[in-house]
Amino acid sequence: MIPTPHIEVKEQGVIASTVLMPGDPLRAKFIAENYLEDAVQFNQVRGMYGYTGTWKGKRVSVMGSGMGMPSIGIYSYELFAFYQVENIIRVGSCGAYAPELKLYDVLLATEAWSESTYAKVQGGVEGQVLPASEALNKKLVQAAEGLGIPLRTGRIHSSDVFYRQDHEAFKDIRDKEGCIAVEMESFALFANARILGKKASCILTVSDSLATREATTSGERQRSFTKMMDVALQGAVL
Ligand SMILES: O=P(O)(O)O[C@H]1O[C@H](CO)[C@@H](O)[C@H]1O
Ligand SMILES: O=c1cc[nH]c(=O)[nH]1
Repeated sequence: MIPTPHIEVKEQGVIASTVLMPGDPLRAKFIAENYLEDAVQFNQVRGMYGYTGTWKGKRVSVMGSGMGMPSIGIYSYELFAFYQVENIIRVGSCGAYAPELKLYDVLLATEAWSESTYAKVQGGVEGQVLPASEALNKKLVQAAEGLGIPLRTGRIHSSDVFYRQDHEAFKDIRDKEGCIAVEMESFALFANARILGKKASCILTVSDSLATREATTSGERQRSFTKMMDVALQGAVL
């Protein structure tokens, strides 16, 4: 069933088997323009830019997911189910829950905890914790080691809410659920991967800290998370 409602590609093979997915479509454009060789844009429906190019001679795609689980739920489902994509590596920003995490630290999610009903509604998957792909994570760890980029690992919180009225609620999620940071997509991405027999991982850069209240700017979030991109691209071609 291609093209799909949200991706305008009409032929198989245009999208590579591994796709990097930032939430921000302009971060996808940045990666395509600054990292990939011979990048060709394949999607602009709803401004959700997608590109395929090469990295170290191997084909890789990069496409925005939008913000939140419903949005990445749609795009990752279409990529996995209809475009023969095998691996999605989310490259996102996150808010630190653990006080020892600093701005620009790079994290690899081992699993995502969420209050979301996405996995249950989508495919009857019970439980509040879903794992990242172990195989893909191994490659990302190997890539980070090869590049000398320190990688923190741990459970992350996939939240439906960016602006919680209770600013201190994160402490309970950190202390009771063991989440070191918060973002808004991985639980749905991992659910789709599990339901469809595909692989998904998530690398994050700390853009702000709920613990220390430090924050980066929107421009920095779009352009400066280069260590994460190096690790994801290198992991994608191992
Ligand atoms: O920087 P991205 O990948 O969008 O990730 C994080 O940033 C957005 C919130 O600002 C949410 O999508 C959250 O998951
Ligand atoms: O979801 C997110 C992403 C970055 N920072 C946050 O506080 N929340």
